[in-house]
Amino acid sequence: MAEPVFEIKDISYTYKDKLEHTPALKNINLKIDKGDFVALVGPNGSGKTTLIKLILGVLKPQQGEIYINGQSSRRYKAGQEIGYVSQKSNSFAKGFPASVSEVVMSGLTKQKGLFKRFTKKDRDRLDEVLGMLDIGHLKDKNISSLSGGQTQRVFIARALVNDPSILVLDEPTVGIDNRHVKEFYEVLLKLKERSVTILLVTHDIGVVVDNADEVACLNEHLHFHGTNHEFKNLGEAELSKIYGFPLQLVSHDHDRECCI
Ligand SMILES: Nc1ncnc2c1ncn2[C@@H]1O[C@H](COP(=O)(O)OP(=O)(O)OP(=O)(O)O)[C@@H](O)[C@H]1O
Repeated sequence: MAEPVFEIKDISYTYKDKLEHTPALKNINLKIDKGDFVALVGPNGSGKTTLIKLILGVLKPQQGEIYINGQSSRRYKAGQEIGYVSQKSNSFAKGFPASVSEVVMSGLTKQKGLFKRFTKKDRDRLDEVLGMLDIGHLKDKNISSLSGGQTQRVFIARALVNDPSILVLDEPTVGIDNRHVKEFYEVLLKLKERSVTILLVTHDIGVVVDNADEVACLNEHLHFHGTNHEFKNLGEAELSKIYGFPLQLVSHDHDRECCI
């Protein structure tokens, strides 16, 4: 039987300051089960990051509830079970005085506490995730000396190091070259085989269709949630309505890819 990991119930959120109110999400309902690989897509400013922040407890729902493994996000402490890669990992790393190993191992502190020594098992796990992301050769380099794509892979390794059962990824492959993007999706598919639940925010619709099981399309409202096959079969008119501007579908290798 399906085990719900995320239950998003009637969530609305508006950013409010003295001068203006910016509605970001309206009446969102979405359920993600254990082991699902769900891609969250939508145009810029459509509320994807806001939804991720609500799920992670960074923002509190103004209306509705989010349950994570049955517990309200208002009280949920993410702990080690959620690995998270933010959109801004790259900018955080600029000038940060730490080695690649130190940054990746910092992903273990939630599990071990700040002052515990790392064990051989931890160091073996470090080598394993560095290998998975093809950055073993960068282990002792300073994070600030890496390229944008290399830095992003370091933060993905950090999210994976404590073997999370849930992965939340906000545009993790921005700045990564095609070969490493392909390898990254291979890593995700291996994690999915181990029943890791994956929620991925991306603009890369072609890659999503090939890799995710389900696609959720957001533009303030949840306009669509279905399998990747159902998503592929959406017509141009429907996709253009979701995105708010014309989308053209182009054929590639007998399959359809979405090109904006
Ligand atoms: N801190 C904030 N204060 C005020 N408005 C905000 C804030 N963060 C986001 N917004 C607004 O909320 C809406 C949704 O933004 P959000 O970042 O969730 O979109 P997104 O789908 O993740 O966009 P992108 O694809 O560009 O990353 C936008 O209109 C944005 O301008």
